[in-house]
Amino acid sequence: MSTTPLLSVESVHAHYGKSHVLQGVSLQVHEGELVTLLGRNGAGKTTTLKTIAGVMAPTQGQVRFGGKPLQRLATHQVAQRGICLVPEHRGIFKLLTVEENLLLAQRKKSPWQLQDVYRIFPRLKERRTNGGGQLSGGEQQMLAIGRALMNAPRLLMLDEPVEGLAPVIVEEIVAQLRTIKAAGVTILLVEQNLEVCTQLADRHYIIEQGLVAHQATNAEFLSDDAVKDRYLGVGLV
Ligand SMILES: Nc1ncnc2c1ncn2[C@@H]1O[C@H](COP(=O)(O)OP(=O)(O)OP(=O)(O)O)[C@@H](O)[C@H]1O
Repeated sequence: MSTTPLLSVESVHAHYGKSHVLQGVSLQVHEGELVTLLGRNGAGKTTTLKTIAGVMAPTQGQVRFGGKPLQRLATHQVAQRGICLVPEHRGIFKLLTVEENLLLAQRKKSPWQLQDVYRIFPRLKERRTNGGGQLSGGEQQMLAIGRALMNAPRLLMLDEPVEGLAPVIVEEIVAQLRTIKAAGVTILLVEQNLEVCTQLADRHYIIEQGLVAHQATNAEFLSDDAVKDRYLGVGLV
């Protein structure tokens, strides 16, 4: 693991109007890691991802990527540096086919070509001529992740990728994320499904009221029921 983190969020504050939502979030993600942001509804997880992606500007603090500040970069410039956010609403083009959706996201120098994405997501290959709007929720999520890969991410950020999906599809997506991680993509994951998080993650940050309240390795987190009860209101996973 290199000493300079790939991503470093440093005392970041963010506001929606007068509402002070992030109150000094700090976290680091190293190359090759899968790190989760956990926390109750409204804690500030999505806002943290949006601030990293340049969708929202921090009102204080800064985000560094590969050691360089991202401040004042537009969303597309942040994406060009290799940060890809797959938002909760997935943002796929419903009137385009699966293949058109993927090709539209293709960066020339991406190590991820169509066939690589189809290898990880065979369902997308089967459905390649179907419109984005004809896909099931799980297939749409796979397409959203596949599109992000075509964009050559150094950091892939996923906002609740398995929310509302059937358990069998959740298992499929967990296996696919494991493959993507094994291919060397660094992942920052926001997810309420703790079983999914603990199957995949190296480390966890727990966000509470716009601040990191706790951080733990996956092994520490799994053995700490008090933390799960206190910050997440759940028992054993
Ligand atoms: N567009 C917005 N305008 C105003 N307030 C917002 C907006 N989006 C989020 N908020 C508020 O900011 C706070 C943090 O929201 P955020 O979406 O980051 O939380 P979260 O931890 O991702 O929770 P959830 O799982 O519910 O999405 C919440 O109080 C939320 O109501």
